[in-house]
Amino acid sequence: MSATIISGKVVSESILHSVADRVKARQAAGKRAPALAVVLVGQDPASTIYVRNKRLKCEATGIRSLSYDLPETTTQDELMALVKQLNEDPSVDGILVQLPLPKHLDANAIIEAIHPEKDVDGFHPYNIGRLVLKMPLLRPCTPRGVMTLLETTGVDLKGKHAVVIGASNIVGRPQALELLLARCTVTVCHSATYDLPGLVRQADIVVAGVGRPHFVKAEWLKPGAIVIDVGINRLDDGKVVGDVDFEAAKDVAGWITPVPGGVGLMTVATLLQNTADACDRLAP
Ligand SMILES: Nc1nc(=O)c2c([nH]1)NC[C@@H]1CN(c3ccc(C(=O)N[C@@H](CCC(=O)O)C(=O)O)cc3)C=[N+]21
Ligand SMILES: [Mg+2]
Repeated sequence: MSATIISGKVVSESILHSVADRVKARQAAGKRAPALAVVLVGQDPASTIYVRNKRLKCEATGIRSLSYDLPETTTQDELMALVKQLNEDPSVDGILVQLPLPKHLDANAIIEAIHPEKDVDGFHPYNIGRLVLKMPLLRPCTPRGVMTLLETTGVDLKGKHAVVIGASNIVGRPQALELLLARCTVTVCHSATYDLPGLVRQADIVVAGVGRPHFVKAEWLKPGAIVIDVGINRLDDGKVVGDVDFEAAKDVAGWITPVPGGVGLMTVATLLQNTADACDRLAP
């Protein structure tokens, strides 16, 4: 048996189309287009590529993108001043500060300074708290994108055992909250977990976000499981692979996402969806 491949390309393009339609509908009603400020500090090569993708997808959907490319030497006060200026600018709906920030900057303080209604990454403690309390406002892009992918399988998530591997602030933790909101039974695993293979074997849904190539083995999977790979690992030969041993896992799983072409594309599409949502609230 071979798994159904869940295409992040197909699903993300349909999300981008619906965002573009929402932008057109706003404009047809005489309203302004949504605007997203994308802030990049320094020139980390991966961040530069991701930020360029975000700006290109803005253009493709009619969202106005405002680019702030700051030098590596930017101080905390300078970055805080920019965030404050964007918070107060009524023509800006979303603020994204690309992570990781250079080491001398305090990312948590920057995230907390972003107006929660403009926090299109969904990283602000206010937005995480809303998700905890079952009243989500802006939801973290990667976990929200994963839920959109899960919906496309047509599988009823209620009561399913979801095992999340990784407990980071941007993937594992909010992913567990999203799955709980969808009425899954959720197990969160991390580097101190005993018997990870034994836990993964019980999973109807596996979401892997650990950042280690081929970490999740085919032998760990329950036949027919839905396998979502959030990992993006660049190998020495330049090849990009996920956290799951895809080639072997695809013969055991019921559904599986590829890397590239899976969750990463959903992260960007969901960011624009969040920006359109923020705009509808801030400038109805
Ligand atoms: N404030 C902030 N928000 C983020 O959402 C954020 C961030 N910082 N820092 C870095 C991570 C990573 N991230 C990705 C975005 C797109 C792809 C993507 O487009 N991936 C493609 C290409 C993969 C490749 O070839 O590198 C794919 O999976 O097919 C991946 C990863 C957003 N992040
Ligand atoms: Mg991907």
